[in-house]
Amino acid sequence: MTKPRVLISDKMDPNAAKIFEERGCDVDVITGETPEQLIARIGDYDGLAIRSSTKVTKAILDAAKNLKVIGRAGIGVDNVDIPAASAQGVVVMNTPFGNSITTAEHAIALMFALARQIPEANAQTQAGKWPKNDFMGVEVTGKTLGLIGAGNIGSIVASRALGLRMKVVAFDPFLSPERAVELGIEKVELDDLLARADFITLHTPLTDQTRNILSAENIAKCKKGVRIINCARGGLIDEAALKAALDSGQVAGAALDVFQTEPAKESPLFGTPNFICTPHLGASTNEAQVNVALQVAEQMADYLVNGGVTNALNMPSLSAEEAPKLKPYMALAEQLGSLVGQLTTGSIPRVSIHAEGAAAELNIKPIVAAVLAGFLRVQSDTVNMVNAPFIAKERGIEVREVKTEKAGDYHTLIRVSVKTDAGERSVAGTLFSNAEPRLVELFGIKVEAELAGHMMYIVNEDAPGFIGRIGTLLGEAGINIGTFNLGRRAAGGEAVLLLSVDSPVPANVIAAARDVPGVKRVMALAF
Ligand SMILES: NC(=O)c1ccc[n+]([C@@H]2O[C@H](COP(=O)([O-])OP(=O)(O)OC[C@H]3O[C@@H](n4cnc5c(N)ncnc54)[C@H](O)[C@@H]3O)[C@@H](O)[C@H]2O)c1
Ligand SMILES: O=C(O)[C@H](O)COP(=O)(O)O
Repeated sequence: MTKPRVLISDKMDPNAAKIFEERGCDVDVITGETPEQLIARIGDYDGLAIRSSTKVTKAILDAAKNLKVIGRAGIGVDNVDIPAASAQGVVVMNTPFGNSITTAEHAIALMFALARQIPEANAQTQAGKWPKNDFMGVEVTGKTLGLIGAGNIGSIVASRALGLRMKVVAFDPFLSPERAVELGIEKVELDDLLARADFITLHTPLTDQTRNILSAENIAKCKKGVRIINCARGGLIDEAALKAALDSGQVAGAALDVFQTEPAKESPLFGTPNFICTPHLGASTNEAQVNVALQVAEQMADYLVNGGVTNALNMPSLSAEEAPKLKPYMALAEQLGSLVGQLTTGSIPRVSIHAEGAAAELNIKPIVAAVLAGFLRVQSDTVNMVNAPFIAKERGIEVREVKTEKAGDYHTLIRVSVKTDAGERSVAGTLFSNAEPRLVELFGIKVEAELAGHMMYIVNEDAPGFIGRIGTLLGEAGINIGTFNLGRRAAGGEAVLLLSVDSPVPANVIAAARDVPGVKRVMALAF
């Protein structure tokens, strides 16, 4: 049997290559290539091991005719086109915990560097200036640290900050009150955090909800003299607004490990007093790099040699016999979970998954995991079908499974219900021709819709002329409608509209749709 071939295309600890060889793979380490060089080479490989430098675009995937798995030695997979990989049947794996401690330590290091202006004091001392009177710092003891994002890394930062006798407040809509108590931190709303924090540190993925979470407007709401640290993702802070706030003194100091555009070889922030930065070094310790290199090589080799799946972001863990039957259910379950996740906010204490009719005869565990992965992925890009049930448990989400063998209106049905502050909300879907997922009920309203690509969700009062107005609005914005699905409680009552569109709906179009008479709620959805 020919051995699987793996390409390591980013700088990685040598243990990765060693593990691949020990586990029966041939491995090449070729780093720093251009996209064109990678496109020319990738067709020869079954596995691609990367960090954040290699951008795995659709063009690279199109050329990757033999590729079966991409392994990210690290956490963020925003450099991989996951929908394109999934469409091609390429499994994408990451190592969600291997560099968390190291990154949390980097955030704490940057906090101290800011508090005592260590980089500038070092530079001036070594330049022979002995500037003893120019660097008055601040203590961190007794100060308030505002965490935006309290997941794996945020929680570790919190524990270290508490050890430093700081008070920690956290904004994370998906943090359960119980988990906050367990961490010894106070869960707060974003405005409260901005008003109270002496230091703010960011630890969320970059999503539509977190992009520019520190915007000009939000920076203006901060305590004057706040110090800001970002070791998560560039794009969470509006860099132009940060520059202006550093210049005005609204922000006393900022430390960035990550930038909107990387590599960041130039930036208006460079040279600004009280601004310090590192070149995306959050994960760069010997310990973290050994962890992620060993883990990624073990996971990828296991998949290539034995078919085992661990920490995959786009695939459930399944046995070879169950897989074909369960596959369409997994897709349906993930879509329903994602829909509920996108349409509900706040902490969710309970998610119930109900399998009815033919679905009740199947192994419900992978279906439940797929629902949870879809639901939680809205909050974090490190969630997959393997770790979703554990993350749900850690977040204090009770997961209920119910089976009803007798079929109702549909021969097979999956229903996902979540308990929210506003009560129980549920969506349901079936499989057409035993293979094609369809949403058939949305918060008590009967619909019939495919959940795919970019969509727009509108709740409105059922009234003549409404659909025409929405169609005109999208048409004038140059947005092409693919499918149009309607449902209503009763004539003249509450109605829902689910549109699939050929391109993402920009925020200004969403805002304009909210102003259409009769509209109660509008959201852009993505599947
Ligand atoms: N600088 C580096 O080298 C480096 C290293 C590792 C990870 N990272 C990045 O750090 C980030 C955090 O990683 P992690 O492992 O802690 O991820 P995680 O998934 O464990 O935690 C992310 C947290 O963000 C929260 N969140 C999601 N949406 C939010 C929102 N709108 N507002 C507030 N909170 C929200 C989630 O509920 C979750 O608790 C990721 O972006 C990751 O890519 C950077
Ligand atoms: O998401 C991650 O794991 C970090 O951003 C680390 O990225 P790196 O592997 O390129 O250092």
